[in-house]
Order: sequence, then structure tokens, then C-alpha cells
Amino acid sequence: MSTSTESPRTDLDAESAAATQWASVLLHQRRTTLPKRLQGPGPDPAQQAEILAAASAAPDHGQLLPWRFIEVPQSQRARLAEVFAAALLKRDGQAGEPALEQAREKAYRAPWLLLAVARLRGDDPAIPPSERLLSTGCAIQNMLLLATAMGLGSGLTSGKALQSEGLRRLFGLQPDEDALCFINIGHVGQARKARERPPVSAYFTRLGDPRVDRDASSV
Ligand SMILES: Cc1cc2nc3c(=O)[nH]c(=O)nc-3n(C[C@H](O)[C@H](O)[C@H](O)COP(=O)(O)O)c2cc1C
Repeated sequence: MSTSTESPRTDLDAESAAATQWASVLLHQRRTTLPKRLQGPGPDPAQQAEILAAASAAPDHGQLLPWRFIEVPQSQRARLAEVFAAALLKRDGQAGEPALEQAREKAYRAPWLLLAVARLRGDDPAIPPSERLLSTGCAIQNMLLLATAMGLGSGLTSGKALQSEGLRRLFGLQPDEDALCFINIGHVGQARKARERPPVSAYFTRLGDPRVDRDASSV
């Protein structure tokens, strides 16, 4: 029998320590692999289902489900390619065929391609756009982390075409919805060095610390 005042570590403690370490390694391992560095195959159907289900674990104030994801299967990439080219031409009427071809080519790069859509307005006015956007970001990060855990590469891409009328029409976006970014997932063809992460001191302070109080008094 232990006479120590400290309670002995239980199996639960050990499990939780292992889970903490595992999760920490996983989330520090996630990094962007841009679509041009991805290669097929994409996630298989079971992996796709798991990645999509990971989004549902995101915090969602008021359970509005303010986000959705639309897959762009290979059979539909040509339609997206034309939207990319048309959006470029609308921005730059002088764009030549090489630039238009480069814009089209972007639609074909990712083995698995999803459009992330957020409903930032409408329904419950008590949940502002910022909270809906945050929920969407959490859902996307869940997906990226699960893809990382599966050994897959992933990255987000954006661009001016996301705001184009053509893209809104292609994906059937409602007036209260915005296309936020594409989620690209596949196998890592060409790994990139991880970027240096900011130190915690760059984004963390504590209320009551002299620096925080000084900053507050100067507002
Ligand atoms: C909403 C969103 C859109 C992004 N769009 C692009 C993009 O169009 N092109 C790109 O190179 N990176 C894009 N990124 C990825 C960032 O560049 C990347 O996260 C950043 O370089 C940090 O790298 P890391 O993800 O490996 O930490 C996007 C990231 C976010 C959050």
C-alpha cells in the first residue's frame, strides 16, 4: 500500500499523457503542402468519409452549421478550370493564352479537391459572422489534422476567382454564403521544409502584466 500523499498515476493519467503527446506531435506536424507538390492517389472513400466527419467535431455556437464542403470530382474539373480562366479574363482583359492555361491548370492539381463554403449572414442574428467564420476555420483544421494523421499532405488555396460570379454560380452558392478557400488533399510528392513557428511570446500575454496594462492605458 502506498503511504505517499501523492496519488499514484492511474492508467487514465498514462493514457492522457500519451494522447497529449500524440496530439501535440500531430498538430505540430501539420504543414501546408501546396497542390503542385501533391500527387495521387487522393484519400480513399473511407478516408474521405473520416476526414469529412472530422469537421462535425468543430465548435459551432448555436449549432447553426454555418459551413459546408463541396467536392470537385475529376469529372467536373474542366468546369472549374473554365471558371478560373473566365475570372482571370474578367480581371485582366489582356491575359494571354499562356496565363489562361496556367489558371485552368490549377483546377486539376489536387487529387482530392473541396470548396469550403461559409454561411456568414442570415438565420440567427445573435451569432455574428466572426463566430461563423471561426467555426468554419475549426472545421477545416480538424480535416487537415486528420489528413495529416493519415499520412496525407494537405493545403488551403484561395484567390480572386473565389469571389467571381462564375464560381458562385458553378457551386450554387446562396446569397448569404461565401466561398472561403479550396482544401487540397493527396499524397506528398515533394515535401517542403516546415516553416518556423512563431514563439508563444509573440501571441500571448496575461491581463495584469505591466506590458498589457501599459498598452491598455495608451488606447
Ligand atoms: C484561408 C487560407 C487560404 C490560403 N490560400 C493560400 C494560397 O492561395 N496559396 C498559398 O500558397 N497558400 C495559401 N494558404 C496557406 C498559407 O500560405 C500557409 O498556411 C502558410 O504559409 C503557413 O504554412 P503552414 O500551413 O505550413 O504552417 C492559405 C491559408 C489559409 C488559412
